[in-house]
Amino acid sequence: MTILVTGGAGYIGSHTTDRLIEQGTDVIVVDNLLTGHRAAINPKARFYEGDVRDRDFLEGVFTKEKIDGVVHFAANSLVGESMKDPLKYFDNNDYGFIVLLETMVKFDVKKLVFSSTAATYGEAKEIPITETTPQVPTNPYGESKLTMEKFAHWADVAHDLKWVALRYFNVAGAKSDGSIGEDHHPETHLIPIVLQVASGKREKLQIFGGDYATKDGTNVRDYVHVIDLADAHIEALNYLSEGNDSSAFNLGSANGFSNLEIVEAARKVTKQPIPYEIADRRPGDPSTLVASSEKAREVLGWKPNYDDMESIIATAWTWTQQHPNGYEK
Ligand SMILES: NC(=O)c1ccc[n+]([C@@H]2O[C@H](COP(=O)([O-])OP(=O)(O)OC[C@H]3O[C@@H](n4cnc5c(N)ncnc54)[C@H](O)[C@@H]3O)[C@@H](O)[C@H]2O)c1
Ligand SMILES: O=c1ccn([C@@H]2O[C@H](COP(=O)(O)OP(=O)(O)O[C@H]3O[C@H](CO)[C@@H](O)[C@H](O)[C@H]3O)[C@@H](O)[C@H]2O)c(=O)[nH]1
Repeated sequence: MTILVTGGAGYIGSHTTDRLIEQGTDVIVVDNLLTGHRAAINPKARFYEGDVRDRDFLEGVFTKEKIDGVVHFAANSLVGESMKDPLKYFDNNDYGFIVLLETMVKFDVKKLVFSSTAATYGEAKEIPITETTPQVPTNPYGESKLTMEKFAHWADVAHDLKWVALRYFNVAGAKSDGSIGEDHHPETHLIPIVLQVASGKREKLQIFGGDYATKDGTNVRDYVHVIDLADAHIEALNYLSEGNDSSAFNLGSANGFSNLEIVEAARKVTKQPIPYEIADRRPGDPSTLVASSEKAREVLGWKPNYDDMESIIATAWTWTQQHPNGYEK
Protein backbone atom coordinates (compact mmCIF):
# COMPACT_ATOMS: atom_id res chain seq x y z
CA MET A 1 0.00 0.00 0.00
CA THR A 2 1.26 3.50 -0.86
CA ILE A 3 0.08 6.29 1.44
CA LEU A 4 0.48 10.01 0.83
CA VAL A 5 1.14 11.90 4.08
CA THR A 6 0.64 15.67 3.76
CA GLY A 7 2.41 17.64 6.48
CA GLY A 8 4.73 14.66 7.02
CA ALA A 9 7.62 16.95 8.03
CA GLY A 10 5.59 18.32 10.95
CA TYR A 11 5.33 17.11 14.51
CA ILE A 12 2.50 14.57 14.25
CA GLY A 13 3.04 13.85 10.53
CA SER A 14 6.69 12.86 11.03
CA HIS A 15 5.81 10.43 13.84
CA THR A 16 3.00 8.92 11.75
CA THR A 17 5.26 8.60 8.70
CA ASP A 18 7.80 6.84 10.88
CA ARG A 19 5.21 4.40 12.28
CA LEU A 20 3.78 3.66 8.83
CA ILE A 21 7.27 2.88 7.51
CA GLU A 22 8.05 0.70 10.55
CA GLN A 23 4.93 -1.30 9.63
CA GLY A 24 6.11 -1.78 6.04
CA THR A 25 3.96 0.85 4.29
CA ASP A 26 5.32 2.77 1.31
CA VAL A 27 5.06 6.47 2.21
CA ILE A 28 5.12 9.66 0.16
CA VAL A 29 5.42 12.94 2.03
CA VAL A 30 4.20 16.30 0.72
CA ASP A 31 5.16 19.33 2.82
CA ASN A 32 5.96 22.99 2.16
CA LEU A 33 8.34 23.02 5.17
CA LEU A 34 6.68 26.16 6.51
CA THR A 35 6.54 24.78 10.04
CA GLY A 36 8.00 21.32 9.38
CA HIS A 37 11.57 20.06 9.09
CA ARG A 38 13.17 18.01 6.36
CA ALA A 39 15.26 16.21 9.00
CA ALA A 40 12.07 14.98 10.69
CA ILE A 41 11.05 12.90 7.66
CA ASN A 42 12.01 9.24 7.79
CA PRO A 43 14.58 8.85 4.95
CA LYS A 44 12.66 5.84 3.58
CA ALA A 45 9.76 8.14 2.61
CA ARG A 46 9.77 9.81 -0.83
CA PHE A 47 9.60 13.55 -0.21
CA TYR A 48 7.99 16.17 -2.48
CA GLU A 49 8.48 19.74 -1.30
CA GLY A 50 5.44 21.87 -2.19
CA ASP A 51 2.13 23.29 -1.10
CA VAL A 52 -1.15 21.35 -1.11
CA ARG A 53 -2.89 24.50 -2.38
CA ASP A 54 -0.71 24.33 -5.51
CA ARG A 55 -2.95 22.25 -7.76
CA ASP A 56 -0.34 21.63 -10.48
CA PHE A 57 2.19 20.50 -7.92
CA LEU A 58 -0.28 18.16 -6.20
CA GLU A 59 -1.57 16.69 -9.46
CA GLY A 60 2.08 16.11 -10.44
CA VAL A 61 2.59 14.01 -7.30
CA PHE A 62 -0.62 12.02 -7.94
CA THR A 63 0.46 11.47 -11.57
CA LYS A 64 3.93 10.26 -10.64
CA GLU A 65 2.89 8.03 -7.72
CA LYS A 66 0.17 5.38 -7.47
CA ILE A 67 -1.52 6.51 -4.26
CA ASP A 68 -3.90 4.20 -2.38
CA GLY A 69 -4.84 6.53 0.45
CA VAL A 70 -4.08 9.90 2.03
CA VAL A 71 -3.34 10.96 5.60
CA HIS A 72 -3.73 14.74 5.70
CA PHE A 73 -2.00 16.77 8.43
CA ALA A 74 -0.91 19.88 6.48
CA ALA A 75 -2.52 22.87 8.20
CA ASN A 76 -2.01 25.84 10.44
CA SER A 77 -3.00 24.88 13.95
CA LEU A 78 -2.52 27.58 16.56
CA VAL A 79 -5.56 28.78 18.45
CA GLY A 80 -4.03 32.14 19.44
CA GLU A 81 -2.70 32.95 15.96
CA SER A 82 -6.04 32.06 14.39
CA MET A 83 -7.79 34.71 16.51
CA LYS A 84 -5.47 37.35 15.05
CA ASP A 85 -5.34 36.08 11.48
CA PRO A 86 -8.48 34.01 10.79
CA LEU A 87 -8.31 34.24 6.99
CA LYS A 88 -4.89 32.58 6.95
CA TYR A 89 -6.60 29.59 8.58
CA PHE A 90 -9.48 29.43 6.11
CA ASP A 91 -7.05 29.75 3.21
CA ASN A 92 -4.58 27.09 4.26
CA ASN A 93 -6.85 24.65 6.08
CA ASP A 94 -10.06 24.90 4.04
CA TYR A 95 -8.86 25.91 0.59
CA GLY A 96 -5.94 23.47 0.90
CA PHE A 97 -8.43 20.73 1.77
CA ILE A 98 -10.60 21.55 -1.25
CA VAL A 99 -7.62 21.20 -3.59
CA LEU A 100 -6.70 17.90 -1.95
CA LEU A 101 -10.28 16.55 -2.18
CA GLU A 102 -10.60 17.59 -5.83
CA THR A 103 -7.29 15.96 -6.65
CA MET A 104 -8.31 12.75 -4.89
CA VAL A 105 -11.59 12.70 -6.82
CA LYS A 106 -9.77 13.34 -10.10
CA PHE A 107 -7.31 10.49 -9.49
CA ASP A 108 -9.95 8.17 -8.01
CA VAL A 109 -8.31 7.89 -4.57
CA LYS A 110 -11.09 6.99 -2.14
CA LYS A 111 -9.48 6.70 1.32
CA LEU A 112 -8.73 9.73 3.48
CA VAL A 113 -7.74 10.11 7.13
CA PHE A 114 -7.41 13.71 8.29
CA SER A 115 -6.65 15.77 11.39
CA SER A 116 -9.58 17.39 13.07
CA THR A 117 -9.45 18.72 16.60
CA ALA A 118 -10.98 19.11 20.02
CA ALA A 119 -11.11 22.81 19.13
CA THR A 120 -14.19 22.05 16.96
CA TYR A 121 -16.21 21.57 20.19
CA GLY A 122 -15.49 24.96 21.74
CA GLU A 123 -16.86 25.46 25.26
CA ALA A 124 -18.49 22.03 25.50
CA LYS A 125 -21.65 21.65 27.58
CA GLU A 126 -20.72 18.10 28.61
CA ILE A 127 -17.45 16.59 29.85
CA PRO A 128 -16.14 14.16 28.75
CA ILE A 129 -16.81 15.24 25.19
CA THR A 130 -18.18 12.53 22.90
CA GLU A 131 -18.44 12.61 19.11
CA THR A 132 -22.08 13.69 19.38
CA THR A 133 -21.36 16.67 21.65
CA PRO A 134 -22.36 19.78 19.64
CA GLN A 135 -19.46 21.33 17.76
CA VAL A 136 -19.44 25.09 18.41
CA PRO A 137 -15.87 26.38 17.94
CA THR A 138 -14.67 29.39 19.94
CA ASN A 139 -11.83 30.21 17.53
CA PRO A 140 -11.24 30.36 13.76
CA TYR A 141 -8.83 27.42 13.86
CA GLY A 142 -11.58 25.15 15.25
CA GLU A 143 -14.01 26.63 12.74
CA SER A 144 -11.65 25.81 9.85
CA LYS A 145 -11.43 22.19 10.99
CA LEU A 146 -15.20 21.86 11.45
CA THR A 147 -15.58 23.18 7.91
CA MET A 148 -13.19 20.47 6.68
CA GLU A 149 -15.38 17.82 8.29
CA LYS A 150 -18.39 19.25 6.43
CA PHE A 151 -16.53 19.33 3.09
CA ALA A 152 -15.50 15.69 3.60
CA HIS A 153 -19.11 14.69 4.31
CA TRP A 154 -20.33 16.09 0.99
CA ALA A 155 -17.35 14.68 -0.94
CA ASP A 156 -18.44 11.26 0.32
CA VAL A 157 -22.10 11.85 -0.62
CA ALA A 158 -21.20 12.97 -4.14
CA HIS A 159 -18.04 11.01 -4.91
CA ASP A 160 -18.03 8.06 -2.49
CA LEU A 161 -14.79 9.35 -1.00
CA LYS A 162 -14.52 7.60 2.38
CA TRP A 163 -12.89 9.47 5.25
CA VAL A 164 -12.04 9.31 8.91
CA ALA A 165 -11.73 12.59 10.84
CA LEU A 166 -9.59 12.18 13.94
CA ARG A 167 -10.41 14.84 16.52
CA TYR A 168 -7.21 14.99 18.53
CA PHE A 169 -7.13 16.50 21.96
CA ASN A 170 -3.71 17.87 23.07
CA VAL A 171 -0.85 15.98 21.53
CA ALA A 172 2.41 15.62 23.43
CA GLY A 173 5.57 13.54 23.77
CA ALA A 174 8.08 12.21 21.27
CA LYS A 175 9.39 8.94 19.85
CA SER A 176 10.89 7.16 22.87
CA ASP A 177 14.45 7.04 21.46
CA GLY A 178 14.43 10.85 21.20
CA SER A 179 15.24 10.81 17.46
CA ILE A 180 12.17 12.87 16.44
CA GLY A 181 10.03 15.24 18.48
CA GLU A 182 8.19 18.55 18.65
CA ASP A 183 9.97 21.63 17.25
CA HIS A 184 7.88 24.70 16.41
CA HIS A 185 9.18 28.23 15.82
CA PRO A 186 7.99 30.08 17.77
CA GLU A 187 6.91 27.39 20.20
CA THR A 188 3.44 28.08 21.63
CA HIS A 189 2.46 24.69 23.09
CA LEU A 190 2.43 24.26 26.83
CA ILE A 191 4.57 21.14 27.38
CA PRO A 192 7.50 22.11 25.10
CA ILE A 193 7.52 25.58 26.68
CA VAL A 194 7.51 24.08 30.18
CA LEU A 195 10.49 21.94 29.16
CA GLN A 196 12.29 24.96 27.70
CA VAL A 197 11.99 26.54 31.14
CA ALA A 198 13.23 23.31 32.76
CA SER A 199 16.28 23.24 30.47
CA GLY A 200 17.11 26.90 31.07
CA LYS A 201 16.18 28.15 27.57
CA ARG A 202 13.41 30.31 29.02
CA GLU A 203 13.39 32.09 32.31
CA LYS A 204 9.81 31.30 33.31
CA LEU A 205 6.45 30.09 32.12
CA GLN A 206 3.42 32.32 31.74
CA ILE A 207 0.17 30.52 32.51
CA PHE A 208 -2.63 32.09 30.52
CA GLY A 209 -5.48 32.65 32.96
CA GLY A 210 -5.90 31.66 36.61
CA ASP A 211 -9.60 32.44 37.01
CA TYR A 212 -11.33 29.78 34.92
CA ALA A 213 -14.09 27.68 36.49
CA THR A 214 -11.81 24.63 36.83
CA LYS A 215 -10.24 22.70 39.73
CA ASP A 216 -7.42 25.26 40.23
CA GLY A 217 -8.49 28.15 37.97
CA THR A 218 -6.25 27.18 35.04
CA ASN A 219 -7.37 25.55 31.78
CA VAL A 220 -7.83 21.80 31.69
CA ARG A 221 -6.68 19.75 28.71
CA ASP A 222 -6.56 16.06 27.78
CA TYR A 223 -3.15 14.88 26.55
CA VAL A 224 -2.49 12.04 24.15
CA HIS A 225 0.95 10.69 23.27
CA VAL A 226 2.07 11.33 19.70
CA ILE A 227 2.96 7.66 19.07
CA ASP A 228 -0.46 6.49 20.28
CA LEU A 229 -1.94 9.11 17.99
CA ALA A 230 0.18 7.95 15.05
CA ASP A 231 -1.07 4.40 15.60
CA ALA A 232 -4.67 5.61 15.49
CA HIS A 233 -4.07 6.82 11.92
CA ILE A 234 -2.90 3.35 10.91
CA GLU A 235 -5.97 1.84 12.53
CA ALA A 236 -8.18 4.37 10.74
CA LEU A 237 -6.60 3.42 7.38
CA ASN A 238 -7.28 -0.24 8.16
CA TYR A 239 -10.88 0.64 9.07
CA LEU A 240 -11.34 2.29 5.66
CA SER A 241 -9.60 -0.59 3.86
CA GLU A 242 -12.18 -2.93 5.40
CA GLY A 243 -14.90 -0.97 3.56
CA ASN A 244 -16.38 0.84 6.56
CA ASP A 245 -18.32 4.09 6.46
CA SER A 246 -16.92 7.57 6.92
CA SER A 247 -16.79 8.60 10.57
CA ALA A 248 -15.22 10.91 13.17
CA PHE A 249 -13.40 9.79 16.33
CA ASN A 250 -12.13 11.60 19.41
CA LEU A 251 -8.58 10.76 20.43
CA GLY A 252 -7.72 11.59 24.01
CA SER A 253 -7.17 9.88 27.33
CA ALA A 254 -10.34 10.89 29.25
CA ASN A 255 -8.06 12.46 31.88
CA GLY A 256 -8.04 16.21 32.28
CA PHE A 257 -4.87 17.94 33.48
CA SER A 258 -4.85 21.57 34.51
CA ASN A 259 -1.98 23.75 33.34
CA LEU A 260 -0.68 23.82 36.91
CA GLU A 261 -0.79 20.01 37.09
CA ILE A 262 1.33 19.88 33.93
CA VAL A 263 3.94 22.08 35.64
CA GLU A 264 3.89 19.76 38.68
CA ALA A 265 4.30 16.64 36.53
CA ALA A 266 7.16 18.26 34.59
CA ARG A 267 8.89 19.22 37.85
CA LYS A 268 8.83 15.55 38.89
CA VAL A 269 10.20 14.34 35.55
CA THR A 270 12.91 16.99 35.12
CA LYS A 271 13.70 17.64 38.81
CA GLN A 272 13.86 21.35 37.95
CA PRO A 273 11.92 24.12 39.74
CA ILE A 274 10.09 25.51 36.60
CA PRO A 275 9.04 28.98 37.78
CA TYR A 276 5.76 30.39 36.45
CA GLU A 277 3.50 33.41 36.73
CA ILE A 278 -0.23 33.74 36.07
CA ALA A 279 -0.80 35.99 33.06
CA ASP A 280 -3.90 37.20 31.20
CA ARG A 281 -6.21 34.70 29.52
CA ARG A 282 -5.32 33.83 25.89
CA PRO A 283 -8.26 34.78 23.63
CA GLY A 284 -10.05 31.80 22.10
CA ASP A 285 -9.09 29.26 24.80
CA PRO A 286 -11.99 27.07 26.02
CA SER A 287 -11.68 26.37 29.76
CA THR A 288 -11.87 22.55 29.60
CA LEU A 289 -11.35 19.98 26.84
CA VAL A 290 -11.53 16.35 27.92
CA ALA A 291 -12.36 13.51 25.55
CA SER A 292 -14.30 10.33 25.68
CA SER A 293 -12.43 8.07 23.22
CA GLU A 294 -14.68 5.07 23.78
CA LYS A 295 -15.74 5.08 20.13
CA ALA A 296 -12.12 4.87 18.87
CA ARG A 297 -11.43 2.06 21.32
CA GLU A 298 -14.52 0.10 20.34
CA VAL A 299 -14.66 0.70 16.59
CA LEU A 300 -11.00 1.18 15.62
CA GLY A 301 -9.59 -1.07 18.37
CA TRP A 302 -7.36 1.82 19.45
CA LYS A 303 -5.42 1.13 22.67
CA PRO A 304 -3.18 3.97 23.82
CA ASN A 305 -0.02 2.70 25.51
CA TYR A 306 0.89 5.89 27.36
CA ASP A 307 -1.63 6.50 30.11
CA ASP A 308 0.14 8.69 32.62
CA MET A 309 1.33 12.26 32.28
CA GLU A 310 4.83 11.75 33.64
CA SER A 311 5.68 9.07 31.09
CA ILE A 312 4.34 11.30 28.29
CA ILE A 313 6.44 14.24 29.49
CA ALA A 314 9.48 11.97 29.98
CA THR A 315 9.61 11.21 26.24
CA ALA A 316 9.39 14.92 25.40
CA TRP A 317 12.14 15.57 27.94
CA THR A 318 14.42 12.96 26.31
CA TRP A 319 13.90 14.70 22.94
CA THR A 320 14.53 18.16 24.50
CA GLN A 321 17.76 17.04 26.14
CA GLN A 322 19.07 15.29 23.02
CA HIS A 323 18.06 18.19 20.73
CA PRO A 324 18.33 21.44 22.69
CA ASN A 325 17.99 23.39 19.42
CA GLY A 326 15.36 21.11 17.91
CA TYR A 327 16.19 20.04 14.35
CA GLU A 328 18.68 22.90 13.91
CA LYS A 329 22.23 21.63 13.62
N1 LIG B 1 -0.43 19.46 17.95
C1 LIG B 1 -1.65 19.30 18.46
O1 LIG B 1 -1.84 19.27 19.67
C2 LIG B 1 -2.84 19.10 17.53
C3 LIG B 1 -4.09 18.86 18.11
C4 LIG B 1 -5.21 18.70 17.28
C5 LIG B 1 -5.07 18.73 15.91
N2 LIG B 1 -3.84 18.95 15.36
C6 LIG B 1 -3.75 18.92 13.89
O2 LIG B 1 -2.76 17.98 13.51
C7 LIG B 1 -2.11 18.38 12.31
C8 LIG B 1 -0.62 18.39 12.51
O3 LIG B 1 -0.29 19.25 13.58
P1 LIG B 1 1.22 19.42 14.08
O4 LIG B 1 1.15 19.79 15.52
O5 LIG B 1 2.02 18.25 13.66
O6 LIG B 1 1.62 20.72 13.26
P2 LIG B 1 2.97 21.04 12.47
O7 LIG B 1 2.93 22.51 12.20
O8 LIG B 1 4.14 20.51 13.20
O9 LIG B 1 2.80 20.23 11.14
C9 LIG B 1 2.09 20.69 10.02
C10 LIG B 1 2.93 20.37 8.79
O10 LIG B 1 2.19 20.74 7.62
C11 LIG B 1 3.02 21.50 6.76
N3 LIG B 1 2.10 22.36 5.99
C12 LIG B 1 1.28 23.32 6.49
N4 LIG B 1 0.56 23.86 5.50
C13 LIG B 1 0.93 23.23 4.34
C14 LIG B 1 0.53 23.35 2.98
N5 LIG B 1 -0.38 24.23 2.59
N6 LIG B 1 1.13 22.54 2.08
C15 LIG B 1 2.08 21.63 2.46
N7 LIG B 1 2.48 21.50 3.72
C16 LIG B 1 1.92 22.29 4.66
C17 LIG B 1 3.98 22.23 7.67
O11 LIG B 1 5.18 22.63 7.02
C18 LIG B 1 4.23 21.17 8.74
O12 LIG B 1 5.29 20.31 8.38
C19 LIG B 1 -2.70 19.74 11.96
O13 LIG B 1 -3.70 19.54 10.98
C20 LIG B 1 -3.31 20.21 13.26
O14 LIG B 1 -4.39 21.07 13.04
C21 LIG B 1 -2.73 19.14 16.12
O1 LIG C 1 2.96 29.50 27.29
C1 LIG C 1 1.86 28.93 27.43
C2 LIG C 1 1.30 28.08 26.44
C3 LIG C 1 0.06 27.51 26.68
N1 LIG C 1 -0.61 27.75 27.81
C4 LIG C 1 -1.92 27.14 28.06
O2 LIG C 1 -1.76 25.74 27.97
C5 LIG C 1 -2.96 25.13 27.50
C6 LIG C 1 -2.63 24.31 26.28
O3 LIG C 1 -2.23 25.22 25.25
P1 LIG C 1 -1.51 24.73 23.90
O4 LIG C 1 -0.41 23.79 24.25
O5 LIG C 1 -1.18 25.95 23.12
O6 LIG C 1 -2.64 23.87 23.19
P2 LIG C 1 -4.15 24.27 22.82
O7 LIG C 1 -4.34 25.71 22.65
O8 LIG C 1 -5.03 23.58 23.84
O9 LIG C 1 -4.29 23.61 21.39
C7 LIG C 1 -3.70 22.35 21.05
O10 LIG C 1 -4.65 21.36 21.25
C8 LIG C 1 -5.80 21.50 20.44
C9 LIG C 1 -6.73 20.36 20.78
O11 LIG C 1 -7.19 20.44 22.10
C10 LIG C 1 -5.37 21.46 18.99
O12 LIG C 1 -6.45 21.58 18.16
C11 LIG C 1 -4.37 22.57 18.67
O13 LIG C 1 -3.91 22.43 17.33
C12 LIG C 1 -3.21 22.43 19.61
O14 LIG C 1 -2.32 23.53 19.42
C13 LIG C 1 -3.93 26.30 27.21
O15 LIG C 1 -4.73 26.49 28.34
C14 LIG C 1 -3.00 27.51 27.06
O16 LIG C 1 -3.60 28.73 27.40
C15 LIG C 1 -0.07 28.58 28.79
O17 LIG C 1 -0.68 28.80 29.83
N2 LIG C 1 1.14 29.14 28.57
